[in-house]
Amino acid sequence: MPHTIETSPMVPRWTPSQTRDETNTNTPDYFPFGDSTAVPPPLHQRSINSTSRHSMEAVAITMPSRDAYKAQDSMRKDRGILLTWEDLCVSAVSGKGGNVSILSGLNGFARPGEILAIMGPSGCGKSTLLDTLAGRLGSGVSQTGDILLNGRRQKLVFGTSAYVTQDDVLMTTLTVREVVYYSAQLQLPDSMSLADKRKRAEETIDEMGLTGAANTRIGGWAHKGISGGQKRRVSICMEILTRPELLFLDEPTSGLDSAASYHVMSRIAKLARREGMTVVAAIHQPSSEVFELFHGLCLLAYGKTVYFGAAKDTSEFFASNGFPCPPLRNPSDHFLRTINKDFDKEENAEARTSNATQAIQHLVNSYKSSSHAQKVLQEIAEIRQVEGATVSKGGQASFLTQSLVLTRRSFVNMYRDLGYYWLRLAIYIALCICDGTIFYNIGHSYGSIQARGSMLMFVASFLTFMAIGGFPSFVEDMKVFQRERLNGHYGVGSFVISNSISAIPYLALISVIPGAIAYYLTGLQRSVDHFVYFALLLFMCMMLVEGLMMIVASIVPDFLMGIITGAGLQGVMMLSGGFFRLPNDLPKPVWRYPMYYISFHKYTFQGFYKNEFLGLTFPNNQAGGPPTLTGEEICRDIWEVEMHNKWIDLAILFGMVVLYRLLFFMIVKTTEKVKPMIKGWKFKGPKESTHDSNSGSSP
Ligand SMILES: Nc1ncnc2c1ncn2[C@@H]1O[C@H](COP(=O)(O)OP(=O)(O)OP(=O)(O)O)[C@@H](O)[C@H]1O
Repeated sequence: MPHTIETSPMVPRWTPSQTRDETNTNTPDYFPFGDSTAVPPPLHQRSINSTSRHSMEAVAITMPSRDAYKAQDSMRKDRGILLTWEDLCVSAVSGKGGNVSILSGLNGFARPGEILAIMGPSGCGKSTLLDTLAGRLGSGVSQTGDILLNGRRQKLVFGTSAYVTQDDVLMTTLTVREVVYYSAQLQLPDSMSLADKRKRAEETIDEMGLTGAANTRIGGWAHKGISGGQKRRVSICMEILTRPELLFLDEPTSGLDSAASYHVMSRIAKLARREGMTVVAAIHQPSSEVFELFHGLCLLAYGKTVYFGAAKDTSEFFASNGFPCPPLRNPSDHFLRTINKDFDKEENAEARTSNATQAIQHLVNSYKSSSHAQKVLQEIAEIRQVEGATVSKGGQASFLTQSLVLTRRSFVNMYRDLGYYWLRLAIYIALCICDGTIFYNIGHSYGSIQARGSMLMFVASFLTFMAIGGFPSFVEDMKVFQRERLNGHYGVGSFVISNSISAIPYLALISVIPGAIAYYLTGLQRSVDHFVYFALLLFMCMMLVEGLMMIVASIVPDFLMGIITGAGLQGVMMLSGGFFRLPNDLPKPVWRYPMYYISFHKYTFQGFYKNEFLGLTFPNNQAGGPPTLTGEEICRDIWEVEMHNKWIDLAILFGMVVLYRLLFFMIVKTTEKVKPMIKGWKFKGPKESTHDSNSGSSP
């Protein structure tokens, strides 16, 4: 290749290039963002204007022919993703109905094997840019402009991109090793052996310096586990397991000390180079060592580009615009300080404010007319011209594997999380002892008819109502699910199946042990088949309430609001279930039709009554009536239940269990599909962004 490189006579004050990575000593300096072991530089980066004041004049390179460029580019096509964005604008709806601009007219690109850092003062739009590029913008925000992958308008699919969010949403009950290993099993394809998946997980744990903490639980509010910085690294571990071609990192070093920050970023840089990964990282305050690892820098101030180009040339850009970095100051600190106007008023009254504002204005204008900005546009045009490979879906574990792994993970989590079932089991036992002793040995007198009804009503309503106790733990599960789902680790179907199956043993335990205490202390029908029906009905109701709470959680993700909503819904169902007001007395509109039939308590009451009363006879104390009352008469005339087979009630409840879970599935799926449509409809701009949202979601 006809590249010749000449060292610039201009020595920048801060020259990070040679120390970019320990494995990178042979990296030629011509590459705009530093090194490139695999990717050849595009044409414009070699057509350097020697009169430029900025760093690109530091090298003089012989231009290869366009054919050579195309040949190099075809090599590049097979290796990773070239991400470009052009004239990218993002705005949000303001309180008064207008639009507030968050990002305006951004251009840029990120290349395989490199790290592009997005920096700027807090609130400048780093996360928004990252979200936009990853196709994850939330509702209430609109975007315009072009985002291309390998010069094409195409969708990000599973296995091609991963996103490490600012928050570390992890399963608190699992150890670091378990979290990463389960994640490896969920994400890596079935064609990879379990041993290889374990090896990949161990390697990744090691890469992130977590070997020492591998057997420590993540921990949450109840148990102190690993530190915040270690959680950060676990989050990164999970997303780099598949070696995605495109990696988005939001504040990857927050919570890490400077040494850990350096090690984490250098491992990511190494991985990026080795695997041809394109890394885009929003970062707050990198140390000078970490800054040296960046190839490109996108410096934002209040939604505008202050600088986009090689990270190592930033100092020179600032210096040439009258803002040289003082000696002994970390350059990134200097850049951020120069363009932060948030605290100026407090710091130095009026004069300083106008200085910072002017500095930003000056730098933004200077950048716009600089060769850096021209080069970015040129680069984008080149990439557009030579359309690269289409992004294809990476291999992924099958639906069955995912369901099995998730079931195992969920089962372990439920076992270790005291609040999920164990606390409930204890409370249920206590309640059933209370229930059983209050109604102890109820007998077969006339008065026992009402007492039986009340006891069964308590079991059917309050014990099932208590199933909302596991809601906070479920909301935590949902957060993990939402994060993993957004990253396309698995589908909604696997989550629903795994959550349902893993809950069965615990709910069975809760139905049988406390149920037996209440049942036998009260002295209900002694035969085993009657008790089995009783326990099955209780179990089905708990499954049903859990399903109901899943639906609530998908709509109201806050656990306090969710508990209130769930309790309210159950209260309405209880009221219309036919006990507090007998079915024939229920007002016909709404309460009898349809609420009575929607309320699962109807079927529970009916099943319990038929199971208990049928086959028994009671003396009749009522004057003028027959001397005895049969169970059938009691069910039909006193409780006004429908006299079909009791197993039909159980079957209807089972159908409702399935229906509720299907509803949850459909709500999540519909939300995923409808949200972007509503967004598109709400913000019909002149030139909508062409990048697909919902990037990571698997089909
Ligand atoms: N959905 C939204 N509605 C209204 N304003 C929003 C929305 N999303 C972001 N913003 C605003 O856009 C600006 C940029 O937010 P963003 O989170 O991207 O900043 P950031 O640079 O990542 O900040 P930090 O470094 O503190 O995380 C902020 O002022 C924020 O309030």
